[in-house]
Amino acid sequence: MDEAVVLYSTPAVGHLVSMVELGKLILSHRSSISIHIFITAAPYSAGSTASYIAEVAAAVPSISFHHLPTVTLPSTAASHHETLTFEVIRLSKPHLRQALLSISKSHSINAVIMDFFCADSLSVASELNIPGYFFFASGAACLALLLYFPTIHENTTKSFKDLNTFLHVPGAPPVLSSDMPSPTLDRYDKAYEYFLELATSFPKSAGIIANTFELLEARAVKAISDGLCVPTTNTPPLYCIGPLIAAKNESDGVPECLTWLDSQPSQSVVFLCFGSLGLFSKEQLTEIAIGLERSGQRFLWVVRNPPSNNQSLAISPLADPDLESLLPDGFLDRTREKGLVVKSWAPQVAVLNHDSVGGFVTHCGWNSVLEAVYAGVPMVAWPLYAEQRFNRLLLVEEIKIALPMKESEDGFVTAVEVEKRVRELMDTEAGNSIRERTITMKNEAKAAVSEGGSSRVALSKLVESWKSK
Ligand SMILES: O=c1ccn([C@@H]2O[C@H](COP(=O)(O)OP(=O)(O)O[C@H]3O[C@H](CO)[C@@H](O)[C@H](O)[C@H]3O)[C@@H](O)[C@H]2O)c(=O)[nH]1
Repeated sequence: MDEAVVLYSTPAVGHLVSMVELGKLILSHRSSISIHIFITAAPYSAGSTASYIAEVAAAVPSISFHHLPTVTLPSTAASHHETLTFEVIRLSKPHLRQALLSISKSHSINAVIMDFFCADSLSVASELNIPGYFFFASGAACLALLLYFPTIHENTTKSFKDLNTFLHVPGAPPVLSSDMPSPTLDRYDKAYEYFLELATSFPKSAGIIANTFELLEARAVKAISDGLCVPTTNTPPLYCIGPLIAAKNESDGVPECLTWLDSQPSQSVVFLCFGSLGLFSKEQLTEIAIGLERSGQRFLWVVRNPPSNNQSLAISPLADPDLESLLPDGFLDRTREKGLVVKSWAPQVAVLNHDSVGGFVTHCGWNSVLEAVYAGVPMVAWPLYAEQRFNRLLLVEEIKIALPMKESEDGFVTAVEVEKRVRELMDTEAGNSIRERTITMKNEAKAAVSEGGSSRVALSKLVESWKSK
């Protein structure tokens, strides 16, 4: 029977894209395998991936996509979008089982590789006797944090948001309890419970595949591999196979922002972009605009509509913003020579790799971080949600490839801070030292994915382990 690998993903773009790249990587190692990507129904709307999926399916015939049927979510409101994702995955278990059975009629399934959100589905793989792996879309230090989470839970009684202390996790820098991933801050929230369950499932898997490379997070990789993060049982093998970087989308012609970048001096432009879900209030957009203008730096800024309910996280379709009414009076005119504002979405990978881009203000989503590293672009870290505050800590304190954006307690960042950090990144010694370090990491990343590099070797080990079955 033909060999197959099933990748089980959530529809969120930050997760799906790296899963697809993982599929391509497996194919580059063994082209006889067919890759089947299962996608759960979307728990909320965060932009469509339909055209992306159609393009991949057309370009890579060995990758096929299977959408699991829609499920009905309970009507109770959730305070974190992650909870909705977990609920959809829980309710999709019978559909997953059915889909696996159907594929196994014509294929021998080597592995089901699950997005970490899908941890609850490990039991379905075990029941069908298929090795279940996890794909961790964030970094190794964050994985260390997750694996150690049950231990922290045992040793504390308060919610992280009320604890006000540093937590010590093997392989990770000491993390202030309030910088823990946002869905875990409240011990009594459903999302906390789901994350705790997820963390307990990880050691039961056949292996963990992480989108990182050893040299970027050497301390965390070692602590996990030495079993320090799971004191109570064995840690499964860890495969650091990254960075997985989304392929550039060439089919839509050259977007305006790339043409604009062509006319800018080398490494002169700071790029501001905040992932697939990052939104700001009108007041915050005003501060960014003032700060950017005062910094005197060239900029390319992706602007979205503010969230309708004034939260920093939108779970709504992304309609194009009316820039004139959203940004300060005359801002677009005054900055016409130096800046470009793009509505809603920019081709980030292509932008970061453009020679004119010299800095990146990011929300610290892990894909964005890896894309910046791979392009050698230093960052200003401005976390918004999920594990991004922890990522800031890691990027600033441990890896030293970013400057921190400092916010007030309610998360607001002033124009003065924006101006200061952007200038510091683009125009000072501190910025230069971050830039040099980022370029070192870029070279290490390229080495890791080349012949004989650590990520290539890890992938071979994983794929070869399926041969001996
Ligand atoms: O205008 C845009 C905005 C985003 N992107 C791309 O969209 C992806 C965004 O991914 P990421 O940077 O990881 O951010 P999120 O979409 O916010 O990712 C979620 O998933 C990540 C992986 O688990 C976590 O690290 C984040 O905190 C979590 O929010 C990247 O590939 C970007 O290149 C664009 O191309 N253009």
